[in-house]
Amino acid sequence: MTAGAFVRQKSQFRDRPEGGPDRHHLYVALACPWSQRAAIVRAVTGLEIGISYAHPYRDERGWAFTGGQFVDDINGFELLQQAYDASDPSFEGRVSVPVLWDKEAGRIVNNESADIVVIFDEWTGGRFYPADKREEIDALNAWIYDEFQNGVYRAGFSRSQRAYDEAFRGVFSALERMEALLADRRYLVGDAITLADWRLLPTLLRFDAVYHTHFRCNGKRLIEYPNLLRYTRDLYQQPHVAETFALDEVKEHYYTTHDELNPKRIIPAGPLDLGFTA
Ligand SMILES: N[C@@H](CCC(=O)N[C@@H](CS)C(=O)NCC(=O)O)C(=O)O
Repeated sequence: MTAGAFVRQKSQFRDRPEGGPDRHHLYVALACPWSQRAAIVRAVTGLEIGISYAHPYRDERGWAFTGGQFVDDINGFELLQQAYDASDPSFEGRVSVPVLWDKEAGRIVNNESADIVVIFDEWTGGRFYPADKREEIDALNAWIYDEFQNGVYRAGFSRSQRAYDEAFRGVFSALERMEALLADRRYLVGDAITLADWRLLPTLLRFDAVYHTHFRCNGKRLIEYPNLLRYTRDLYQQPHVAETFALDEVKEHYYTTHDELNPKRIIPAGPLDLGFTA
């Protein structure tokens, strides 16, 4: 691995749920792209599962429920750390969102968005992850995550020029590849939306407002890719998707939480128009 490269910790809870959605609860922070994946699939499938939202600002104590719209009605936790402690008192990793919580067992079932979206899809009939398309969806997920979705983080958190340069190249080669793919198909796998699209969308929605600037992914903006912009707009305008995109929270989170990248915590005012509603 390149010196100075950012490495995301592995998700530590990867269980299958026991029982159905009514036994479970979802913890997210809408600022977080991996959380938004779960929030989108919950919204578009109409899944009936409770949800609690953490505040977008995260300090060294981790994600917090600070009051108002950011409360945990289920357990009354003030910090998401409490959910991790209740599940595994020896847990020493970073407290991440999203979290699928088992209310009956009083523990975290799963904290990996890639698993949670599949679970949600299964609970609602399996429309977005059909058996005959799984291989294609999984193959897309793999390079889109590595080069693009995690790539923007590797660019942003790299600690050497070389690590940054490598990540930057990956991000923009993935964007070119997606742009080409979308020249003759409406969605990644064809005419129907799949989990590959819902998993990707949160990164596209954040690209011009955050990753381009904050993470130095400034080769091009999303609005300069006609097919990707058309695609992002199409997905964004599907029923209930826009409700899961809290742009102010997204900007507040990134620009105020990462002091090493933005020590004065000034939140950029633009872009004035992201182009999602045209
Ligand atoms: N593999 C996880 C990654 C989740 C993740 O990294 N979430 C970030 C927020 S965007 C987080 O909670 N980070 C906590 C921290 O770094 O302290 C998933 O996709 O669910």
